[in-house]
Amino acid sequence: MTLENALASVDSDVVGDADGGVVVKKETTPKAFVNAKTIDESDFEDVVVSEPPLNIERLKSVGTIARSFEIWSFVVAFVFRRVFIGVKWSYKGGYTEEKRIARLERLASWLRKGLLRLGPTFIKVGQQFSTRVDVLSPQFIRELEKLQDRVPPFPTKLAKEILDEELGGPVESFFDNFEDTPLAAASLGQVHRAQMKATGEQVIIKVQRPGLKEIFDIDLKNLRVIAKWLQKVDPKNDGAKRDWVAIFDETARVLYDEVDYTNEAKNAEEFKKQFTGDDWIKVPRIYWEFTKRRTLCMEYAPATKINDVEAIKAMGIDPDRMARLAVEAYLQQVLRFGFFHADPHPGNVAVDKGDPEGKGRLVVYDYGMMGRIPSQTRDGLLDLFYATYEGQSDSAVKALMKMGVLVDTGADLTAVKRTADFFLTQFDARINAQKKARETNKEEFEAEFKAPRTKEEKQQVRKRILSNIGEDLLVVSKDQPFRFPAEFTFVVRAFSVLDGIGKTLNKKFDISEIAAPYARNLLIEANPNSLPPQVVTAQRDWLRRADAQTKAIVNLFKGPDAIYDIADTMRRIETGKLKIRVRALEAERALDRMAIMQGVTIQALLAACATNIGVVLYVSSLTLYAQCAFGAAGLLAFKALTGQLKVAKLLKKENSILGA
Ligand SMILES: Nc1ncnc2c1ncn2[C@@H]1O[C@H](COP(=O)(O)OP(=O)(O)OP(=O)(O)O)[C@@H](O)[C@H]1O
Repeated sequence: MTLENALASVDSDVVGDADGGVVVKKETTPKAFVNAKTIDESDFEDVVVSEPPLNIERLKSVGTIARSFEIWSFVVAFVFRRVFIGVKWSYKGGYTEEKRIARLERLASWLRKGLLRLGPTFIKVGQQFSTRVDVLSPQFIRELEKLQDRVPPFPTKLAKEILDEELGGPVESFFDNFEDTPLAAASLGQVHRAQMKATGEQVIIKVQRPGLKEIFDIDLKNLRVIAKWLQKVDPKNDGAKRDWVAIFDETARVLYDEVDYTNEAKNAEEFKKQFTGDDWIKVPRIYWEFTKRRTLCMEYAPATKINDVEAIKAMGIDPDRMARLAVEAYLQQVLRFGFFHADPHPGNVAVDKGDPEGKGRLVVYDYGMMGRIPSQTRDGLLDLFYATYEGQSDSAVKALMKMGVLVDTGADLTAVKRTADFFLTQFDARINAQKKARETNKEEFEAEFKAPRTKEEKQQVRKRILSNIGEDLLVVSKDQPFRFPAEFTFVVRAFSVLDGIGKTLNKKFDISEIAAPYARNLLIEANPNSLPPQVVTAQRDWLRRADAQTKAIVNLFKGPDAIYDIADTMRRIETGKLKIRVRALEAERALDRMAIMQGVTIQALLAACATNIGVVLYVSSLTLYAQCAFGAAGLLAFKALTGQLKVAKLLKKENSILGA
């Protein structure tokens, strides 16, 4: 396969199966799988699928080198296309922002199709990256979120062979009625239904695709090299924001965890334990005697997918209640236990009537990908919820530090606090507007703070933000005190998925309405000495209503304290214990630009010298040395040019922010 062929095949909608056996069909959203039925061809009608997904047989036939070539040619093509997006002259009829976004969207869709074609490792990596809002732009996130890995099953004969090997005997000696047609098939494995011989209980058996670990080994070796390379070349990599090697390590860890089903079984049991006594959530039981590295045996728990509103209503279950339960279950996982399902998409959350009252309960599947939040981070998250609720920017900043989101890099925290203050005020105003809109049924309040949709609305919002805190944003973006812990990416994604599920079940569903009181209750539970929120709220409302007279009285009592504070500050200045640092932001930025320009000047000078030397060597017939000198001159000139562009970019950014 030539490089051109390799690249061309990745880009097309329909690809022949000449050497890879890849068939890509027209894409739309896959149909929801309902547990009661088994999968058939029609389930894949509209889905982009890679058929057969890469298995060890195919890998053996393609060979490790060819596989590495396949991966690298895809990566090079991607990088090339990505770089071209920023090249303005490459746009037919002139560059516009719309055209750039459209090109970005096309590239994102191309990337998703390519990942599907490259098989399980890349599908899973893509799925993980779909949560990395800190790394990828929204266009890529949206495309990668669509990475459903509903792919055709592999032959049941192979599944049975794997089971025989893992269980140490033929399947028939352990199970009756082993169903040849799987209930579901995904990129890592497929699910069969059977009956346990010993007890007659119905179970599901998940069998891993053959050769998965071997494929991971080869693919991840390549991905590690790619990560190291990205670490060097990514211009935005500042060692904290995009640590590609750390991202790779985390991705590889999750993948290897998933490839051992005993981990999934352990996760399921831990998850079940944290909901002990709750009859509104069901976690299927694990049968350890049939659970090994490549097989997982679980109690069969049929249920209806949570996004199938009609079926849920037909069962006599209130869909709104189920949406609330789903959010509540998630909040408990994140805020109380710190151990949560990292992939709560509608395929993994279902509903049945197995609860004592028959009002409906949640059934959760697939414990392959779980997240953990350390208790310190969890406390910080609770504090943040509370600070947001109370509109206190100081506490919000402290909470962010506790969570490890705000790192002490010696950065100017005043700018961070002012930024937090601005957003909290906006948030408060928005919540109030929404509340009024709900109470009065008037759209006008909502219109005032509704999420911007059109380009003009977005520009207006941008202008409002920049005119208020433009300078602070510049400081924050320069100091870069924020870090986005990997575990949060899953939490953010999960909440957005849950919000989507909720809105499918009830159009007026509002996740924040459920989350706020719940988080408050958890806070009191975690910190029993804190005041009950009703008291705090009443106190706050009282203060807000307090008239001038009351305030004057309060100030009278506060007065002596304030005078003491001023005197203390004066004393510390006099004794030299207090230093005042003044930041001249304009000057700081100018210095930054000058530092770059100095580099540019030196590089340009060296480039000129190298060119001179090259010319002298050339006329002296020392061609090889001359070529080296010209090469060095070219390189230096290129560096000088990029430095110059960087300065221009910096200036443009400042002007766009400060001029707003
Ligand atoms: N205990 C169970 N009882 C009934 N059906 C189940 C059970 N476990 C899984 N299923 C069905 O099989 C489907 C796939 O299961 P699961 O998500 O665990 O597989 P997977 O291979 O890990 O998928 P993915 O790669 O998408 O995570 C579920 O959506 C559900 O319909």
